[in-house]
Amino acid sequence: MMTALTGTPGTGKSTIASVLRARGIQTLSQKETMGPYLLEHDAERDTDIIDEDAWVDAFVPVDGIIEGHLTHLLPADRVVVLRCRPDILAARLRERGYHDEKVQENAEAEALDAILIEALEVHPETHIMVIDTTEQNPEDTADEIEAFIRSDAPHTLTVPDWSEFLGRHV
Ligand SMILES: Nc1ncnc2c1ncn2[C@@H]1O[C@H](COP(=O)(O)OP(=O)(O)O)[C@@H](O)[C@H]1O
Repeated sequence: MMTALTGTPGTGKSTIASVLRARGIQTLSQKETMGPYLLEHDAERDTDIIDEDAWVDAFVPVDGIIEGHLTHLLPADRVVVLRCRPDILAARLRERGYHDEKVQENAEAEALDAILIEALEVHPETHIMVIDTTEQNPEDTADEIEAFIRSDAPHTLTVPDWSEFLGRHV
C-alpha cells in the first residue's frame, strides 16, 4: 500500500517522514524519483520545473510512504495532507531562508487549502486525512498517520478554516 504524504512546503513532511522511517516504515522522497522529469530550474523563483504528467504516468507505486508536495497527484492508496496555520508556516519558511515573496505565496496557498483541493480532485474523500501540525509534535503526527494507514474504518475529513489569513501579509 502506498501513502502519499503531502502539504505546502514547511508543513512538516520531511520531519514526519524521518520519524516514520525511524519506526521502520519505508519512506521515499518525491525528489528521489523526479530526476528524469526535470525540465528546468527557475532561478528567479528558486524552483525546479518538473514534467508532472510524465512523472505521474511513469511512477511505479511503492509499498510505504512517498513524501513531497506533489505526491497527492500520484495513484496512492491513502493521502495524508499536513497543514500548518499560515502565520506559523511563514515563520518556519523564513527560518529556512525563503525570501518574502515565496513565504507569502506559500502562506496564501495554505490559507486557500490549495493542496487539499488538488488532492480531492484525484482521490476519494475517505482516502484523505488532514493533520494540523501547528501545535502537534511529530511523534503524535506519526502515530495518527500509522493508525490511518492500518485502519479500514471509514474516515471523516476535518478541514481547518484559515480564511482570515487570505490576502494578509503574515
Ligand atoms: N509540530 C511540528 N511538526 C512538524 N514540523 C515542525 C513542527 N514544529 C516545528 N516544525 C519545524 O518546521 C519545519 C518543517 O520543515 P520540513 O519538515 O522540511 O517541512 P516540509 O518537508 O513540509 O517542507 C522543520 O524545521 C521542523 O522542525
